[in-house]
Amino acid sequence: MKIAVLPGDGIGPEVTREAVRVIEALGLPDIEMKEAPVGGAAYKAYGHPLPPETLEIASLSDGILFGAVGDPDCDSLERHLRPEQAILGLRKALTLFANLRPAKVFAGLESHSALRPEVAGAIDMVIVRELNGDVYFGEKGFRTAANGDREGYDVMSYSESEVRRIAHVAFRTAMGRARRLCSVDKANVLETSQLWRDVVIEVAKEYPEVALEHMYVDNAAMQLVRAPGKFDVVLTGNLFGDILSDQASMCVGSIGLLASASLGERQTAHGTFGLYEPIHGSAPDIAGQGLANPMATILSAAMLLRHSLGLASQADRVEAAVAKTLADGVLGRDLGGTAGTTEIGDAVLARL
Ligand SMILES: NC(=O)c1ccc[n+]([C@@H]2O[C@H](COP(=O)([O-])OP(=O)(O)OC[C@H]3O[C@@H](n4cnc5c(N)ncnc54)[C@H](O)[C@@H]3O)[C@@H](O)[C@H]2O)c1
Ligand SMILES: CC(C)[C@H](C(=O)O)[C@@H](O)C(=O)O
Ligand SMILES: [Mg+2]
Repeated sequence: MKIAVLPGDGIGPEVTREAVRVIEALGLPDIEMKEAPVGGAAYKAYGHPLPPETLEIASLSDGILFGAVGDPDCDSLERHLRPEQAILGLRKALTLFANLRPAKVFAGLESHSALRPEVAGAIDMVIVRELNGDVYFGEKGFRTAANGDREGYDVMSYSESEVRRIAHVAFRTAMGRARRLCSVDKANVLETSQLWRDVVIEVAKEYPEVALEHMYVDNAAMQLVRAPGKFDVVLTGNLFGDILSDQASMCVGSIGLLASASLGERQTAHGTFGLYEPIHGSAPDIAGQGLANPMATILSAAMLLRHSLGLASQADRVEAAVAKTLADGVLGRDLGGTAGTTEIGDAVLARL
């Protein structure tokens, strides 16, 4: 079983190292991990954020463990050379259109949420974010208006097949949970969202046991803080999902806790091919200081074991060790504690 390890930039390598140590400590036979450069690190070494060799290693693997990309040194490069294009390019090239971002409060961490403990304690949701379309991948550019004004533009669109395939993922996810699905859009203003809503309603007919509701994204942002416990599965587009998942992370307690799986339809001998990464970025403000919380990446590795390698009991083992570590009060600075990146990794290893 092959895992491609793409650490990336900033805290990416620091948090990925801990997740790799956890996978190694499981002592599984037949696991082969291969590291490849990506992001600003790859640009600086090879002139491209996603070198062809890296894409090949990624596509020949059963699952990809991804750290984070993003480097302030690269922020003025042409867009196609920026580090972020590596993750966007991987998602698109490998047709990883379904991004699952679970958000659940860990026992004992209720009081570490940005919300009141009794509000936070009820959080147990999965955000299903579409990853291959929306304003992210539409035509974009700069132009000059008739009056000489500079304009920037990014075209937002979704096709019905794109909405249909992500809607099926969300309904199936809901079927495996509490059977409640909230589709988040901005259909009161955007035609892209109207089509989104129409198609979700069509797909819903195939899942009569799932209770479907629709919510405008501005209201969803508010409800996520007011009563996050009411959400089970949240289905949304690429841009809204990006924003709402960062918000959900602080409802749970820290962005350093939220993992993700990006899946497509390709099956390998072991499971569904996918890419696994924390939802956070390269955090240049704390990079290189041993302060990053590696839990989100360790939990992403657990998702890789479950979805791509068919090793559900090993995934459970890692998740239980993370939960025990947090319950024992081993917390990074992001959660008001003092534990560093390696110390948190050591604590998880000790509880496997
Ligand atoms: N998938 C990705 O690779 C990804 C995701 C988001 C942002 N980015 C990139 O990362 C760079 C920085 O972006 P940003 O600052 O907006 O977002 P960020 O997620 O990197 O950081 C936001 C804040 O959260 C903190 N933080 C993030 N992860 C943490 C962790 N594991 N432990 C403790 N604290 C953590 C950071 O210190 C920072 O204060 C940008 O270049 C951005 O494009 C990449
Ligand atoms: C780095 C960026 C392209 C990325 C996104 O917007 O999808 C990130 O914010 C994420 O959440 O994975
Ligand atoms: Mg994001």
